[in-house]
Amino acid sequence: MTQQIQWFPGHMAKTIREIGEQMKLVDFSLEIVDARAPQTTQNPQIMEMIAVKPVFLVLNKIDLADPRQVTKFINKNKDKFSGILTTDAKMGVLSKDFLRQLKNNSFFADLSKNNTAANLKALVVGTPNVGKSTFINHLAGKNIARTANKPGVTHFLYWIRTRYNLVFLDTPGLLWPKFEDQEIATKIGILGGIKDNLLASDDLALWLISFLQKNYPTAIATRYKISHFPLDNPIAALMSITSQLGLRQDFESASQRLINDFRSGKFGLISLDFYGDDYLDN
Ligand SMILES: Nc1nc2c(ncn2[C@@H]2O[C@H](COP(=O)(O)OP(=O)(O)OP(=O)(O)O)[C@@H](O)[C@H]2O)c(=O)[nH]1
Repeated sequence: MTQQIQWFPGHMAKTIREIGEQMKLVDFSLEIVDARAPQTTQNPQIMEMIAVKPVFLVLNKIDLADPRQVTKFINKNKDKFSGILTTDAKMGVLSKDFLRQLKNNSFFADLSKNNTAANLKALVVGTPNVGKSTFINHLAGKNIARTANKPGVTHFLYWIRTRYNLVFLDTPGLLWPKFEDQEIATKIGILGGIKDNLLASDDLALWLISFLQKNYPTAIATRYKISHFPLDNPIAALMSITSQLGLRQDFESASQRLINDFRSGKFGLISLDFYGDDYLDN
């Protein structure tokens, strides 16, 4: 890995301060993460601040994640949160299923026993591009929050009333001031959580090739119909892909294509936080 990745623009620092001020107003928090990397896309800095109220972890983009890795993650982490929920915010299946998962949780059962006021306020946080706005729009039943296929679109905090007696405080996607571990930055970059112009796409592509070859060994060969694929040499693999795509020596375009194919699920259901491929949950 040659390039050091950092992205912490001023609006993120400001958002962290504002979240601290708003915590007294909310009943609970939803931290939205990308189900393909639910550990990596948790913000280590924000947890301390929001843990003063119940925190639900929402694994969004479940339609793109490897179900076995999702199950393993949930089993390993279920005691760390008030609840772990899964959603596919892009499809219309979200609302009812999400509310069922939420209402089944003991936090909400206790609230209804105590006849707590109908409107509950929730802070919605997450790293950029995990689908916060798409998620909120679904529950609101209209396109209020701005969505885009690129990170850093929402810049302000604002309240949004949904159809279900839930009021959400939407927040800009948040990263943290320094990535101590560049592998975390690389995964977030591949998932679309960092502006593409700050990333070296060939670095990301080489990491992705190594990762896929190790953990999903048939994914690349199947997608690009390459029969003799260099298994243990990512640079040779990138050259094969470039040539197979008819891109001559244009490794940059081939890298971008590979990353976009991953982002849109063209390699199948793949998780970047990988806990082994055995069937046992350990
Ligand atoms: N496949 C899939 N795509 C999703 C899902 N949820 C959101 N997306 C897509 O992910 C992209 C980012 O969604 P946004 O809702 O804008 O993400 P955000 O977290 O609000 O982004 P920021 O404003 O950068 O913080 C968009 O292209 C959405 O269509 C999902 O559950 N599945």
